[in-house]
Amino acid sequence: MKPIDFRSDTVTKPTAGMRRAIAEAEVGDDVYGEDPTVLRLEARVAERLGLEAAVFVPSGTQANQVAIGAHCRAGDEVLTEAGSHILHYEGGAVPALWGVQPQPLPGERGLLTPEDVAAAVREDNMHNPRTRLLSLENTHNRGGGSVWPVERFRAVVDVARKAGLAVHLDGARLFNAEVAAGVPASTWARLTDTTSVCFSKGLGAPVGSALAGRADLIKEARRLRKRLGGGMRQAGILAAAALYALDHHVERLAEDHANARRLAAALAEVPGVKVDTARVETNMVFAEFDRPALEMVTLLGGHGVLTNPAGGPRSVRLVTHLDLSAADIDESVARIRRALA
Ligand SMILES: Cc1ncc(COP(=O)(O)O)c(CN[C@H](C(=O)O)[C@H](C)O)c1O
Repeated sequence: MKPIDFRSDTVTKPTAGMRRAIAEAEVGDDVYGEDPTVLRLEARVAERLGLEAAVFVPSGTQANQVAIGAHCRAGDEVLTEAGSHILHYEGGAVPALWGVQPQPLPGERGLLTPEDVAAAVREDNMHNPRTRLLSLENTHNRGGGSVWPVERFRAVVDVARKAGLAVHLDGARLFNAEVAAGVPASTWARLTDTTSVCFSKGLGAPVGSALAGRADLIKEARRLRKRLGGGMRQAGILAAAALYALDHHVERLAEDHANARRLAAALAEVPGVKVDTARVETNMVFAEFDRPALEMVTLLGGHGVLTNPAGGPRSVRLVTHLDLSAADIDESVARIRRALA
């Protein structure tokens, strides 16, 4: 039985069209700034996000980390929502790489309030770490793929600016937010100092992310990328896939969102499964079971449905993506019914 893979939208494989773009890519040595396809992608991302410059990086983790390294010095503090990716899934990189203290803030589905941000900013006193950066995430992974309402995002950024903080946006799934909210990704990005985007998730590229932002910050981020061994050579073969994804795979994210709603509605009818269908905003479904999450992941895996724990004790995450069809959704629900029978 061919497994149906909901573990993440990172599992997608390049389409035939994307493979042709990869094969035909014009390349050069990107460390020397001579790869024309990488240069084209970086210019395209900066323009698409309404920011001055961009740098192509191997992963979303590296995009976040070189941003934090560019913004902060050792002893600084970065404010971030308590379920953020930079806290839970980047190998402790924030303190390990930069000597920066992450300060988790309480959020609701990953979203913060201006009041909570204002209350977390430290006074300038030598006993205190220096609060330097606010790091946001849109869509928010542990928040269930939630989308930041633009006005709330603006209000939170305004408070950070008034407190003299820099603002980074982890936009790994920013194009999902764009399609779900019906506003351009630049609506959020242009309010920030740096914004990352991933091509290797819902957009279906095999590798790669980009960090966009103020030119001075991107220059520093490029240096830090090199320090981390992220300087790439003929990376145009990867950048070509990312450009193809920007041209052909953004609008279709609406299909992934529709498939997530289809999955949530069907799962809500399965005895023993609880799903808050109203909270499915993009390509993620969080299903609650009456057994521990890891036990459920194993059980469902044995029935050909691959998932991941979502963070809560009984919560399992199912992510829809380019390589899953509506028929796969229906078949997966039938398999889950059998697994729970
Ligand atoms: C919001 C956000 N920011 C950054 C990243 C890191 O991207 P990569 O380093 O995996 O390219 C991810 C990947 N998320 C992955 C997933 O969701 O399956 C895992 C958890 O790392 C992410 O969800």
